[in-house]
Amino acid sequence: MALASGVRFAERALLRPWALLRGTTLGRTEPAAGGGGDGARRFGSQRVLVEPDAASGVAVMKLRNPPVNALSLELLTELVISLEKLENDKTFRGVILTSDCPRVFCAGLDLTEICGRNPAHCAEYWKAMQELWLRTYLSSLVLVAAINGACPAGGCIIALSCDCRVLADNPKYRIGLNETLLGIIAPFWLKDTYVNTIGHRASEQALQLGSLFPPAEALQVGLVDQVVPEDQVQSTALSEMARWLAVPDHARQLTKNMMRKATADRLLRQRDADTQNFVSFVCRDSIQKSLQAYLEKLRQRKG
Ligand SMILES: CCCCC/C=C\C/C=C\CC/C=C/CC(=O)SCCNC(=O)CCNC(=O)[C@H](O)C(C)(C)COP(=O)(O)OP(=O)(O)OC[C@H]1O[C@@H](n2cnc3c(N)ncnc32)[C@H](O)[C@@H]1OP(=O)(O)O
Repeated sequence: MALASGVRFAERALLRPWALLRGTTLGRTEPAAGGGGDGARRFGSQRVLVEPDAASGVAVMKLRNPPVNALSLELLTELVISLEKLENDKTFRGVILTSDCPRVFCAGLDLTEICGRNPAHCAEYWKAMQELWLRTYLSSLVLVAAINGACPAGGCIIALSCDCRVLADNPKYRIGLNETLLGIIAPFWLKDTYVNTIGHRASEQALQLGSLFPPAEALQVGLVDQVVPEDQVQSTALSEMARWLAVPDHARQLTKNMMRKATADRLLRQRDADTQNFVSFVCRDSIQKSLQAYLEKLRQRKG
């Protein structure tokens, strides 16, 4: 079996997500609009819509957790399960990840999951976030992010965990890690993912400043691979997918593993400590106050 043993090892080491599943409707299958045969049937869950195309081996996975695709515990869990389902189905070689919510790809962590919550809940939530990152970062599938909206913080991390990023050319669709502006700190594995993508100096600046890059700057710094008019995001993502799928799977997968394993292993080795750090950090009174104030500001800011 050519698939990297490291990938299998990492996959075995990951949490089983089923225990996290609460109140979801995974596994539902329904005909896609206008679709007929098996290849056109879609499945998914309440917050993740999967449109599989068996003929091409590519599925489009849409986040639909309105209004802003905040990464609630349920959304994280459903994303992990949907990805696992596609990985286990050998029909599929690639996934295009995009948003079903207008103007927002993903608003990052759902701040209501860590504001005013007890430490046990924050720990459960953070483990689910780690799980999604590990799954996407090490996925054997080709993942292309079709970024059709704003993409801050955790949204940016999901995009950076993909193999390729196509961003819609709209100045409102900014991408980056803005944690410092909320008074919080990106954990080391978010930082590592950033550094692996745009290099050390650019990360050092962008992380400290909490920079959110508009499309042209995101392209220039290397956060995204293409910037295209909004109505061409999906078609460009499909073209990119074809380019990546032209490479034999085993060679591409082994190379991906070679490039990413050390970064993922760093978290796998200290997952519990990372969770404890997160919980003790976000449960501090001062951090809770900052998060509360930020959420309040978001709620008051309209338009
Ligand atoms: C020393 C020890 C170190 C230890 C370190 C250990 C661990 C590290 C600790 C912490 C790391 C944490 C990592 C965090 C990563 C993150 O993802 S933090 C989240 C950051 N996200 C943001 O800042 C995005 C905020 N949102 C926006 O900027 C905008 O909403 C938008 C995405 C650009 C969309 O704008 P739009 O105008 O369309 O929508 P609104 O702003 O009107 O929002 C609508 C609605 O949604 C609510 N909302 C928005 N974002 C979030 C969110 N992230 N979570 C929850 N809710 C959100 C907003 O409040 C509105 O609500 P309503 O008024 O009730 O309708």
